[in-house]
Amino acid sequence: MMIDWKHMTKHDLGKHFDYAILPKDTTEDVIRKECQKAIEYNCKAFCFSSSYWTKVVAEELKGTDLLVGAAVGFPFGQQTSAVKCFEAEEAVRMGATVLDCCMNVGALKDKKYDQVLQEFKDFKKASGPAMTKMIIEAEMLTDEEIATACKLIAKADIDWAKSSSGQYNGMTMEQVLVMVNTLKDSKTKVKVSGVKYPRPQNAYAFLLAGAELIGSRAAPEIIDALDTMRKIGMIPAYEEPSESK
Ligand SMILES: O=C[C@H](O)COP(=O)(O)O
Repeated sequence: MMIDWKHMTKHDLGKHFDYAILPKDTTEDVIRKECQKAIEYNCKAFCFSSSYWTKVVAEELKGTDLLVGAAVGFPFGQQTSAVKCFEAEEAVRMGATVLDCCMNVGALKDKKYDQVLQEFKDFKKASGPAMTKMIIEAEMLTDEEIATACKLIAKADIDWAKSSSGQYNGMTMEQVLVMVNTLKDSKTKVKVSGVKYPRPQNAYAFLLAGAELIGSRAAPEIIDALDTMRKIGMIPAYEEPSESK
């Protein structure tokens, strides 16, 4: 669905962003501080790299509508399905409300489609009530492989197909368009992550292209920049609703 920029406040815009803090050397103080920033910017989720942080993030986000976003099989996706499912189940038990799982890229490239689909279905089941996302690492795939991965994700009823883990080169606009076009008639939506510089302009272009969610370590800065771009007329400004008489 295209974003209605003219009727969306800066606060609403936050809900098109997941704030992701993924570095290996992240400490509890950082996680707690950045959770507060995600709340301030009204992001959709605060995403972190492993289930280890789930309880801390759930505690910080308590009482808000932000999702607690644990990654699964991050970032390589080459764990066995059983390991990924256990990681998903444990994260949900600890309070995760959205799970971003890494696809086994090699298995898809080996055309083991039944195996890949089964893993998607198992992950969906293991996630229980949590929202689900599957990271395909689009930059490593051909357009045909991107389309195949997206179709399998939709078939497994996973909520979001996500372009990247943010650990590699980042996907192109053409690759995002393959995802959007493949999924245009399905319930599965497109999340773009791993947005490279200039991040605000690139994030804006991906949202225009049909992605509904951007995941980034720079979500607050991007939201601020998009708001500035609106203020100076580079993108449509928010129009106050006219008062009904
Ligand atoms: O899940 C991945 C993150 O959203 C990637 O964000 P990043 O490229 O800004 O680290």
